[in-house]
Amino acid sequence: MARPLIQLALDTLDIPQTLKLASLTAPYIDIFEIGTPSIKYNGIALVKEFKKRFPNKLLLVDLKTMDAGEYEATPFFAAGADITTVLGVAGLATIKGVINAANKHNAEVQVDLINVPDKAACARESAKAGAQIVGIHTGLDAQAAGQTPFADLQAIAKLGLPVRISVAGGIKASTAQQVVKTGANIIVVGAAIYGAASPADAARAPIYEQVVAAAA
Ligand SMILES: O=C([C@H](O)CO)[C@H](O)[C@H](O)COP(=O)(O)O
Repeated sequence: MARPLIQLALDTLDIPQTLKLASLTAPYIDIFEIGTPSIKYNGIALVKEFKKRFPNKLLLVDLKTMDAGEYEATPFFAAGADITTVLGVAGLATIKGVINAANKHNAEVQVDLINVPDKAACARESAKAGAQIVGIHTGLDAQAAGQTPFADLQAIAKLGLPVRISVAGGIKASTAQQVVKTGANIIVVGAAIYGAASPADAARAPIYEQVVAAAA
């Protein structure tokens, strides 16, 4: 099995702290994600800074686009984003707009299934429209209410769609192997790394090593 990619969700607002976290964890991370709170707070300059400092890493900008897909996503792809996210609940016109923007920049689109009522239908339509990734995502507020992404991951993985599957929502060391075995291609980890006493140790031993072991 090809090793799934590990994505670090950087949801902190402070730029020096965000860049420090990225540097500390870089050896164990494939995709840096500029999280939604951070991109709203810090803007496109941070995309340019990441591309300059980490030219060999993939960069996902978690725009969670809800409307004006092509118009909103275009400058972020132009600034160096390899992937941006669009909400599944935004509907197909917006999703297709972001796909158009990505295609013009040789980049990729992740459709985030957060709060989508019929996730299988949305995943199918997104794949058909040309999205490369669908995101199974239990957001921070839903996590606080006790929800997890595992059942949704299992249901979408079973569909066998021609898209990569990303999973996010409180993934940690004890669940990393489970999500890999269920079929996730991209494992997103935020708080379990950036909230750890040693983010580098948390990224390496519990996450990276678990993902490598599960994929072996
Ligand atoms: O996308 C996210 C959330 O909506 C806030 O932007 C998080 O980055 C994602 O849930 C991963 O973070 P953890 O759940 O803390 O692992």
